[in-house]
Amino acid sequence: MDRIGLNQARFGPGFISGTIFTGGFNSVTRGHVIDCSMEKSEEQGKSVNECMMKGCDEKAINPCDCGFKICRECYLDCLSSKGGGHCPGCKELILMVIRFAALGLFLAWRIRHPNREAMWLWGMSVTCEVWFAFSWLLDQLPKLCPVNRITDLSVLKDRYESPNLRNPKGRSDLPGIDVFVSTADPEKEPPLVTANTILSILAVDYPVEKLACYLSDDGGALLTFEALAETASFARTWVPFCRKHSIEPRNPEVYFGQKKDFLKNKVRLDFVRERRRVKREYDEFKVRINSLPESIRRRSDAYNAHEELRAKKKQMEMGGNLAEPLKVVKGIWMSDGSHWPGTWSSAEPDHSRGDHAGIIQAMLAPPNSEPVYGSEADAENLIDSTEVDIRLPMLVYVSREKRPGYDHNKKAGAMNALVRTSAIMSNGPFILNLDCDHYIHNSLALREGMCFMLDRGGDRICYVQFPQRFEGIDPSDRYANHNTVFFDVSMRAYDGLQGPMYVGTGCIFRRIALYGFSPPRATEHHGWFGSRKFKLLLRKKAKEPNPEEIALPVGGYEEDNDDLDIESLLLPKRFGNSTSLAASIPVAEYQGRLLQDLQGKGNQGRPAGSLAVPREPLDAATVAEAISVISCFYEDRTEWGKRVGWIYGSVTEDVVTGYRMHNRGWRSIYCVTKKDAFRGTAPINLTDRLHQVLRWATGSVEIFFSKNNALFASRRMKFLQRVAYLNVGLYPFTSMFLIVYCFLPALSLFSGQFIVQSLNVTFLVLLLLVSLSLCMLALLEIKWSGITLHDWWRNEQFWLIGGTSAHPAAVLQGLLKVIAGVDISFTLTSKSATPDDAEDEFADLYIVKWSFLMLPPITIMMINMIAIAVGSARTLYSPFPEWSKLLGGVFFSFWVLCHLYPFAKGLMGRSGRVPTIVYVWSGLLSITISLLWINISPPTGGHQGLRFEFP
Ligand SMILES: O=c1ccn([C@@H]2O[C@H](COP(=O)(O)OP(=O)(O)O[C@H]3O[C@H](CO)[C@@H](O)[C@H](O)[C@H]3O)[C@@H](O)[C@H]2O)c(=O)[nH]1
Ligand SMILES: [Mn+2]
Repeated sequence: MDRIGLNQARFGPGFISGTIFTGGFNSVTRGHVIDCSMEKSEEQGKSVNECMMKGCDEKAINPCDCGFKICRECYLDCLSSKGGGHCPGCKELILMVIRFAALGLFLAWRIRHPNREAMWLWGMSVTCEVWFAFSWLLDQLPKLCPVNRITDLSVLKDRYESPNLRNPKGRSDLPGIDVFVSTADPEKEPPLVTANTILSILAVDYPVEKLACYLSDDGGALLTFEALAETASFARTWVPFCRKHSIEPRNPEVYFGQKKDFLKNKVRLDFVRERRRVKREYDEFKVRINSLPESIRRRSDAYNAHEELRAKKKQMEMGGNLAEPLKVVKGIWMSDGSHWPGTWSSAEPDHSRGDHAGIIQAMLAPPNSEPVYGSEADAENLIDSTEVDIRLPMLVYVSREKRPGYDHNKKAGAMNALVRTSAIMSNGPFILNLDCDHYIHNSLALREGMCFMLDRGGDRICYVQFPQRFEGIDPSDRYANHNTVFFDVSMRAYDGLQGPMYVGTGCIFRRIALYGFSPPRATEHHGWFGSRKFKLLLRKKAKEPNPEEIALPVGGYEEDNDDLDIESLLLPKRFGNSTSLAASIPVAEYQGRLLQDLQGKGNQGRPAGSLAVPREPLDAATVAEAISVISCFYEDRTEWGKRVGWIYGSVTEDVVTGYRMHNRGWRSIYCVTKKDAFRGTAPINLTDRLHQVLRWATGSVEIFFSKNNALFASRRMKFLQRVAYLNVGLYPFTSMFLIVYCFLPALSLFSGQFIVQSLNVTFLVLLLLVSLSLCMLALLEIKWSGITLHDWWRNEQFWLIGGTSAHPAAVLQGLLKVIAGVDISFTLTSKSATPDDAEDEFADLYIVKWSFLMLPPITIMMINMIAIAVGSARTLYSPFPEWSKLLGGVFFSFWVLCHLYPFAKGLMGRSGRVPTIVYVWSGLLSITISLLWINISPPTGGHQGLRFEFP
């Protein structure tokens, strides 16, 4: 039980036997066990840490990446030829083979039996099928060993927050975490949403003095700035209230909007009274936020009028011509009567979106290290906080400098600016990144993440990614916004390899991983040349110990051997040696401490990199330095975004950033908690959703093309992890084949042909086999991931909708970028605040905005509908009707149409119900067109029939 509440429970064989994700030894729980997988290992009479091989009672060391518990000796035995050449924990692979065989047989049959009557149809369909099989293979391969993890927060508490010899007072010894929130536009990202996110962070359950929250405002907007100031002030009420009454979630908008009984489990008598007061205070806070735009406008108007008057007066005094128009800039004014340094609505030079100074304001100063208790309720204090620690974490507003002619690299640039600023202001060894609309839903989320980071071997984890979960999605989830197949199937599968992708939000990073360091012991390469088998071979040959094992300092971080100048990243060179940094300590000393920390020395047994340089009171000099590193000039001269921090040059900086870390040999962790750790919003109307998918798909294409992130240049990435990324990269290309395939049933109906010459038994049996195995596989995925059939079906549907609209557009965009260098614009995904209309929570769902992306799916839909009509008419009129061919065609057309159903619904917008006249018209049109078709190209059978009758 020496592990920090970590538990790697593989899906046990008890779920469904004889399938891809089960079978074999699966209960490789490492350490503290909670779920049923533990019982399984107990049943087998093995203790948790014993080797799982029969007759062996050695201590298990998990030498294989699959996590199977086996001792070193047995493992090496298994790897040798007499042991079968592979680890017994990885044996699901055999099952996979059966499935491939079925698919292979089917394809082989299809290829060997061309439809000679319609070679074109056969050729097209077989090409598509081969590609689908390939992409299916790429999709399945990484799913060999999905992982589910469980943490035990009590162990974390025991280890880091209980009194012991080294820590007699039991003060929290948890490492510092800097939380980064990004916002870019107060119009599209309502300040109230951001404010609620910030409140959920300030109230999170983590040692206050170890926490710092940074808001990056790429809009440089006074509105955001003032909203944050209001938030800081409301936090003085909200945070103690949350702490005192264990409020969940700690986002006031969500908390007060909950429909469930808020008295459940509440025992304190003052709760009801205090809740009422805080609710009232929150309502007032909301109104204040809502009134901010107007108050800023009025204030600015007043100041501007005043300025104008003064200028007029001056003009008169100087004896100027009064008729001459005066040039007075219309500025934006702060409440203290000074100009706002950020952007103005008049967009003057030095005050526009792409042209303004850097701004930093610590809205809440760093707290004391000792708890501070509040006082009884009075006029100022809404709640009695005598027993509550009322300190608040540091809160900082940051708007990085922007100047024309500099690429600001969107979100990635903003995040890197925060990495540098925070290094100077708080330097937390861990960083949590959240989008402005993703709040902390589970106040223990940070602790969950720390369980992994501080666990044994945790020093090789670059980030812990939590799933994206959403609120405000329509109940039927029409456009698969929940994306459960990705977040509950794929991501867990990747966790069984080298780790999940970074998806942009809800992710805790290790700071030094962002700095471009490689993980400790990184020289253990993956792949064949890094495999134990190969090393063993080498050792046998050389008859000497493996030099790698001796040379590697355990616990130290190796600087990436690219020509990376790590000092220039940590500190701007021009500060020289005299300036103080981070903690009013000399730079040399700071660097010394940091390096010691990185090498795992001098931090009292804690994992390397977990220690922050102690934070001292924030002074003006520190903030001034923090400002200098968010200058775009500074950005321009350093290597940020090329190899460290958030990577630039992609619309999905997140995937690329995670990719680079995996590439260096880091591992990432996927942490799905019972109670969602974070929650956010997603666009629920068709157009916005398609555009969001377009962005993701474009990112995928970029991954595939960009030579900077070349997929096969990876040095330390595992093979299957590479396959996983490759799969993401190839995904949009599959759409090309998908579009063709969606037209095939229509073409087949029009021409009266089918993809096979005749529906013979072999074909049907093989088809049945393939579809059955696909269904089984889908059901299995559903079973082990816990998603519903509905989720899965929605995902299928949206896969086709996105695959025929956004994905091909992304391929085009990607090609344009690669070939012609046309840059891709990053459009902010729109976020709706609380619904305006309480009656109609999902009003957004019915907004229809025309987009070119909709053209292909509409065409596919129309053509298939017409084709069904034409095909039916042709068969009906034919003297030798080929019913089986019609049935085949209609079935596949119908399959396509079913997938497009949500799309069709989305196009209809609000009305939802289609007027009957539409049916009448489409019926009429279809019949006319089919009749026309039959007249133009009469069915061959019909011709012959006619000739026979009238010779
Ligand atoms: O110039 C910019 C543009 C965006 N953002 C922020 O980036 C975040 C994500 O943007 P959004 O438009 O909401 O993107 P989504 O499509 O919702 O985002 C998903 O996909 C993106 C690209 O893969 C990731 O960056 C996001 O974190 C992830 O949630 C928001 O907080 C923005 O404020 C900036 O800070 N500066
Ligand atoms: Mn978003």
